[in-house]
Amino acid sequence: MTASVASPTLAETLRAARQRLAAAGIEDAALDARLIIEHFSATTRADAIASPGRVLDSAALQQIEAALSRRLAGEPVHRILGFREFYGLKLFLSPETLEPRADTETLVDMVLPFVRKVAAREGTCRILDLGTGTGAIPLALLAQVPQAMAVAADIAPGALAAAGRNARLLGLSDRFETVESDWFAKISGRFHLIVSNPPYIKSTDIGALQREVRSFDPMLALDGGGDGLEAYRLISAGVAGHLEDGGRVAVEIGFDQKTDVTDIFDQAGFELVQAGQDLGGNDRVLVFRC
Ligand SMILES: C[S@@+](CC[C@H](N)C(=O)[O-])C[C@H]1O[C@@H](n2cnc3c(N)ncnc32)[C@H](O)[C@@H]1O
Repeated sequence: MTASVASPTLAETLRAARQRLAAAGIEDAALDARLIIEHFSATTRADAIASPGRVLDSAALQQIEAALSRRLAGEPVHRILGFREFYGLKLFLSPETLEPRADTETLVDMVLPFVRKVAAREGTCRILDLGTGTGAIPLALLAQVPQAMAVAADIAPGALAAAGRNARLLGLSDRFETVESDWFAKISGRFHLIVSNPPYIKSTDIGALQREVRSFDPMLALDGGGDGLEAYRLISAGVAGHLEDGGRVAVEIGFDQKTDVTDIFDQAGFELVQAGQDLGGNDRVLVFRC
């Protein structure tokens, strides 16, 4: 007679997953294991504490196993889940979107007071985001400032589809428009605020990026050309024709690009008014005015 094998409990599944990911050298093994198991077993952190003996059904276990295999093969955890949190918003990803980074929340923090001030004064604040990806930056701003509206541009149609879907799911689509555009090529009108987190990695540095970035974030979102600064030249050249008087331009930059990007905007007639650092203390955001 064969003994029946008991299904593993939530606590056992968490422990085994954490051990497998850690043994494979995955840096955030405990967090990734928890995110995968909570998502595919529809449990919460509170369940793991209050009901560690809860038995997981076989469908959930199969999905967890498939997700762990993908993680062990190097796929980032949020690509496997299909979404990521940004500024408190749940944003769905697609193969054509960058996974939004916590560093980019610095840009939102820095421009939010300006957006609030313009919205209070004018009754609205028109925002243009160049290279919107998931729509992370403008959706975070619209969620905070109910009078603001945004045009979100990207050259990648799949990114725009994801951004539009995120706007709908967040109930923000009536103030959010997507435009397929090579930077300013298809943009009309003037904006109080123009933001961009463009691709800024030097082409020759792409091969040295972490495998999780290099293989899973789209190349269009990463490759900033020979010196990493190509997008800033193109964006700075087009800004003047689309900025309201007294408007601001805010860009995310690579940690060592503050001087170069400031010079590029300076040559286009813009003055640096604010520089911000990310959570790691690196120069990350520059804000300019005309
Ligand atoms: C670094 S990602 C930023 C995505 C998003 N804004 C964020 O912060 O998570 C850069 C984005 O620029 C877009 N992009 C690249 N080249 C472009 C171009 N010529 N015109 C418009 N968008 C472009 C990419 O498709 C990508 O979505």
